[in-house]
Amino acid sequence: MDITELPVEGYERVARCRDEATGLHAIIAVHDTTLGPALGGMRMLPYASEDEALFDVKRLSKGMTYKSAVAQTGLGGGKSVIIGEPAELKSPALFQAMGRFVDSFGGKYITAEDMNIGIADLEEVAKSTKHVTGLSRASGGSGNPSPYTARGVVMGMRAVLEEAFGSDSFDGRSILIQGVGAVGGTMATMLKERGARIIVCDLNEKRARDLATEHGFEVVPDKGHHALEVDVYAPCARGAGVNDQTIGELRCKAIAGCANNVLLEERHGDELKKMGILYAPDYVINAGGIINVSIEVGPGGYDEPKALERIDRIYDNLKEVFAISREEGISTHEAADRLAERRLEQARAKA
Ligand SMILES: NC(=O)c1ccc[n+]([C@@H]2O[C@H](COP(=O)([O-])OP(=O)(O)OC[C@H]3O[C@@H](n4cnc5c(N)ncnc54)[C@H](O)[C@@H]3O)[C@@H](O)[C@H]2O)c1
Repeated sequence: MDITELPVEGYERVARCRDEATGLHAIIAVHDTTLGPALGGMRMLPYASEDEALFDVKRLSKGMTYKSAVAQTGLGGGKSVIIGEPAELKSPALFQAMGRFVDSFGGKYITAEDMNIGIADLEEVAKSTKHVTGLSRASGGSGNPSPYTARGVVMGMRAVLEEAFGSDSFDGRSILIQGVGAVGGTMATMLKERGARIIVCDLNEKRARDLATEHGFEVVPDKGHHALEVDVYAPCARGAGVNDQTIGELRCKAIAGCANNVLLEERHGDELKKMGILYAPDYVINAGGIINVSIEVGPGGYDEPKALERIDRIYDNLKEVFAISREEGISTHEAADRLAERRLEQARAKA
């Protein structure tokens, strides 16, 4: 196994691993550990080049620093990428080698599931390092993060309703959920129970229709869904839903969902502010999963009631973001970054 340092300004440690025996070609980026060990998922993709993989892992690890800083998980930011086609390259030996690479960070990087990585892969990683989270409950992990992410978004939506409508009551509020998968589907039933009017759409039309029939939701076609007049639009499928093509057609008062990278570009967040649409920054409102995992690595190990209490603080984090946005006249996504940077500066000043 050949591990090479790739010095990158502004990052604590970035390294590449090549292992001829298993075909492993991976990069781990630790962006910042001011607030604690760097936790972030491992993804596997057939990147066109190492440069492309490096760009992705840098961007994602920095994102984790900000996400954890706002969520107050006591963790820093990191991420890892394995370069290659999952169907061709995956093997137990490859993931065991990846575990040795993770272990070479001596606990400064803690890994978890991400794109194209499943629990079975992580179980192999765990054979060579203890710095793995998100394993099944049976293996001492915190299990599937989706229900916790859903709960966090619902809690965050309370702050959104207060800011946009002056009351956190869901009663009669129309909420459009795009993507009723693991997170969006759970959110839909939770919000309905709280009295909201739920409208759903999904690329998988049958799934949307079946859920709607079962729970009394309304269904709309996925195509053009963003132009529906609703109180809250909750993107819970893919990212980049707010872009040049959709933004002028939005008829919602607020955007708050679990999808990552909702804004195609930062300027779309500024545009939303000008349009009077309140945006709950994605990494603030969808932090339930990382908060849940942070309890797993914290003192005493996983404790669900403690995790739920921490997840519910997403409400307070969003209130803080909205206050900064109002007081400083900046968009909410910029306010979230400012909140993260302040928390990092405060921790550095104390150190
Ligand atoms: N699972 C988590 O804990 C978690 C945490 C943070 C962020 N997220 C993000 O939330 C989003 C949803 O995650 P999930 O775990 O529910 O995924 P999922 O795969 O279970 O569900 C996604 C749903 O969206 C639908 N979909 C996919 N592409 C679509 C499109 N272009 N148009 C309409 N519908 C589409 C799918 O059919 C599916 O029903 C993702 O962006 C994910 O990165 C998830």
